[in-house]
Amino acid sequence: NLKSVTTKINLPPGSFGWPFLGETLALLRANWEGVPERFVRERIAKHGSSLVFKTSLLGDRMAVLCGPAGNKFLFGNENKLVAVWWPTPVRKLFGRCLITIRGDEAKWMRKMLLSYLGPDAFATHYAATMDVVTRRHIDVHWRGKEEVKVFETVKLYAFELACRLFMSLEEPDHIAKLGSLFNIFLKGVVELPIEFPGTRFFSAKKAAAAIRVELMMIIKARRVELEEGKASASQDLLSHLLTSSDENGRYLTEKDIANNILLLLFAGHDTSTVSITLLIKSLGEHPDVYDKVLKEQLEIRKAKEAGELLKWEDIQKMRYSWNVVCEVMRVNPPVVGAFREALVDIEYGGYTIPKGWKLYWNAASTHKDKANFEDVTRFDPSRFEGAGPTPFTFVPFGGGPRMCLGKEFARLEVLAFLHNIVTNFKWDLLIPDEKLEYDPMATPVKGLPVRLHPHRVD
Ligand code: HEM
Repeated sequence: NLKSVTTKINLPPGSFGWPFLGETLALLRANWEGVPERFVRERIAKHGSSLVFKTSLLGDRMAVLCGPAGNKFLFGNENKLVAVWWPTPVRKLFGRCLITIRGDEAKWMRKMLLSYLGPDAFATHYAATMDVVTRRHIDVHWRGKEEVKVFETVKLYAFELACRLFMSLEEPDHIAKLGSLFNIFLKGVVELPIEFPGTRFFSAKKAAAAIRVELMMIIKARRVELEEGKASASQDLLSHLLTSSDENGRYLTEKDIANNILLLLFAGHDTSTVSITLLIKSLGEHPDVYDKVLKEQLEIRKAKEAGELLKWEDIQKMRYSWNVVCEVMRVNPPVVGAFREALVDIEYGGYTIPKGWKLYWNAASTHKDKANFEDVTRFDPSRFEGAGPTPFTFVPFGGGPRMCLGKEFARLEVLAFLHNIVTNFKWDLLIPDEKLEYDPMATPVKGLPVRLHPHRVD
């Protein structure tokens, strides 16, 4: 007499799709075709729940929480019901750093990093450095050129800028060497973690090891320079982390610093490359918006001495320009979404999400839902005026305790670039309506070639 006890769990509606692959291909296909919101939208329509559905992605059972309510729930329950989670290749490649640890230790590490990158610290000190690097980049890579491929050029800029602000690297060969290792590394982050010679993941792991060796050498040399008074404690992120402790006198270890710099270089350079590239695309498509941005930037420029660098106060004045950037990120969020793990059985929307399941929130579907934005397909920066969108409908940087750590860095970087590019050039898009694909981030398929028309404004 076998007694079987079956407890019926009321799982969210939805389908696990194929064995192992689950519905991964449907998600990837929507991204490749440039409509990342389609995956969520189709399943909401099919399963009849606009709050949550189940699926299986990347080999894991997953609940997708939809819309502002889902975003609010996930952002508000970090370390209580859910915790940040990244797919296996990410965890394997990064080692111990902010995104692979949780709880109090993660809170501590985030605080240490925010003492450099946080809104109070960063913008007030580093606007001028951003401006210097941006001007140099434009002089070398844009001025005197008739045509530029925006994506690859801006990618150089974002990497150079991060290398300068994190580690004071300036030497082009050194940056290029690190950059080429980094490109191999990036290709393995969104792959299956198969450790076999020849796979992208295998090469990425080797590249990560080589980058770590390089970073450790830079860190050790810097420690000596600091001791000998040849480097300053505030010159960049690296000096800051080596010389700052918490209130109990605890410092990040050298290995922690190396892993977190690797993370920041990763998290911070493709995201801003994509944002700037799409901004240039949108301004090319909307000359009226370009004119208004130029007007705002010229007012800022004219209030300054010739050659004077941007300051924090100037960045604060770029109100309309920032609304334009926000609208660009609304229409094409650079990060489509991110994951969490259920720490306990979760009751949500009348369903149970079992402990251990992964959860997914998705910016693209929230940003493109007509329930959240009036005239949702229209490019309209004015929707960010006044009180702006309702809470949790506009989430390009996520939210809650895991909100993007580099938001301030990104804001400054994009605006410093915008200031310098519009005050020097107008441009035409050489491929009108160039298609975007998400792999995993929005990229124009031909790299956004533009024709430049320089203008003098001072
Ligand atoms: C426009 C550019 C950017 C966008 C749209 C963006 C977006 C995001 C999003 C959506 C998340 C949250 C993921 C989650 O919910 O788990 C995130 C996390 C993060 N971002 Fe950004 N990001 C940008 C630029 C940057 C930059 C420039 C840096 C570094 C300087 C950076 C560093 C990070 C880090 C370290 C995290 C992880 C935070 C944590 O787990 O505590 N990001 N970013």
